[in-house]
Amino acid sequence: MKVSVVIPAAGQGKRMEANKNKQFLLLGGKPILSHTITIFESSSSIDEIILVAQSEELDYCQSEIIHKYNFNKVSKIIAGGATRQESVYNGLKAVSEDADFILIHDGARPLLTNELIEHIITEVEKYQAVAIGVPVKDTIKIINQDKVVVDTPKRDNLIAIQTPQAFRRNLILEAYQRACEDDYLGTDSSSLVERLNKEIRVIEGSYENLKITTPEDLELAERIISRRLV
Ligand SMILES: Nc1ccn([C@@H]2O[C@H](COP(=O)(O)OP(=O)(O)OP(=O)(O)O)[C@@H](O)[C@H]2O)c(=O)n1
Ligand SMILES: C[C@](O)(CO)[C@H](O)COP(=O)(O)O
Repeated sequence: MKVSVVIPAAGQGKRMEANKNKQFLLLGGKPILSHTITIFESSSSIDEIILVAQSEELDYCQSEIIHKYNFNKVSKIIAGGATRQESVYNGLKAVSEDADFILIHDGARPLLTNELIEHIITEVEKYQAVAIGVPVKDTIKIINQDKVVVDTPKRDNLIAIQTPQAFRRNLILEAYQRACEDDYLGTDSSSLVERLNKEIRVIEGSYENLKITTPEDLELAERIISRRLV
């Protein structure tokens, strides 16, 4: 069984308001993206890593991330697109044809654990499409354009979805191709598979598996990393 991972890292990190792509900011003294890749590089269940980066950052990624940290499983660095969805699709098209399963994981989530990788791979072998998520802690409201509440969904049914998300190779390629044909833009990969009327299994993620989006996330990630290092 062959498992590949696509890591989209071609965003701009606007919400981080840093003077560079947030994935190159340091966390525990190393670039955020290097932490993310290390998790998959060290996993005996992952055969191939496809990294997706902005076209003008391909060389930087090659020298300052892949070469510097000696990542051997990164087989390709592919140019991303204007949206996360486009970037992921570019990465998916570069995955080896003999891959059975593909994981998709945000470059901006450097705190994933090996246990979660093992768990999601075991589940995707059984169920074709799996996402990880955590129960939401706040009450979620749906508002209209005037910022007036129109509904309060029952919290028991709400999950905050994270990455990685894992899929059988042909299924996820079909989902991205169909979304592209239909001009559908989703905020995660599993929503594209839902459109094919396929079930997505959700397994328990971790509140520590943060997506580093704003400066407070980076501060929290620093605390988690330093605790893990002791
Ligand atoms: N065109 C894009 C946009 C996002 N991503 C990646 O998708 C992941 C999740 O996106 P997000 O955290 O929103 O990153 P950014 O788009 O960079 O953030 P922002 O919206 O603040 O600019 C990140 O690893 C990001 O690099 C990508 O590969 N290509
Ligand atoms: C895929 C994702 O991380 C799941 O929570 C999230 O939807 C990405 O959203 P973003 O706006 O691209 O950060």
